[in-house]
Amino acid sequence: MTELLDDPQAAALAAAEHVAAATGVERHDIALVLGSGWGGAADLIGETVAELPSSEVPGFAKPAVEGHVGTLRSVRVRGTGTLALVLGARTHLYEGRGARAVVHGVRTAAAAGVRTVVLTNGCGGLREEWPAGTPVLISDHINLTATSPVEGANFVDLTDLYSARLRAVAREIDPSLPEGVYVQFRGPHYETPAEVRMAQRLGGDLVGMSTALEAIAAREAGLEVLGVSLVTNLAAGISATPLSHAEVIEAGQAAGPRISGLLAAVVAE
Ligand SMILES: Nc1nc2[nH]c(I)nc2c(=O)[nH]1
Repeated sequence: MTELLDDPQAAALAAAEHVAAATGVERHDIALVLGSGWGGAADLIGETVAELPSSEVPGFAKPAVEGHVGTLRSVRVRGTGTLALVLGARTHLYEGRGARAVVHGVRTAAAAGVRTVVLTNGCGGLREEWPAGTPVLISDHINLTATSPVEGANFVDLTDLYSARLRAVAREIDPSLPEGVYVQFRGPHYETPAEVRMAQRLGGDLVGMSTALEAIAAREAGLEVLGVSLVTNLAAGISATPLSHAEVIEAGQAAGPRISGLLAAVVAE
């Protein structure tokens, strides 16, 4: 059986056409990929024009967990005429559907006309001075997945992948924002303390299981990229007293207004 994603560009076009028809929005200006802890942002950035279950959109996965229906939202950004496509359904590499599925959302957004994508995630922190709840601008990434969404002899340049211009815009909004290097592991298991020490020695500041491959696909599509992580826990071995799950959840929720306000301001720029 031919899988829609056997032709990634055709799949992105089909998905974008479905989104345009279902939302009534012919062309979107910016895309937001919401990672864990960022869910409330879509409500804060403006008025939802339309919302559709991602499982209805060509190429998007059926909900991985029963009841966790991912959605795509078209949002008119408060104070501007900007139309944001908010992707609330992310496929992770550890789901085994391959890199094409992981970056389908970004490719759909590019086919829908966006010029900018904001990639957000929840991640592990490698610095004691960045406790759970700290938002961090991604300055660069280290891709430890041993894979790429780019196929064929397409030698995509990745210098300034995480736009210095957009990071400056974010820092105007919140000057206290730190910056860091994000290391993508395949997952779904967390790192061992030895792997965390390796990531530190490699120059990493954050560890996660998303974002890097999406950023590469966004650059391949010619989009400008801003990446923002929310430290949700200190990575294995960093803190002698690991946070309880309840503390991690609480810290992530406490950061909600700050990070959602940041996103709202960035997309309104
Ligand atoms: N790889 C990795 N991904 C994560 N996502 C979250 I939330 N916390 C972590 C973490 O500690 N390591």
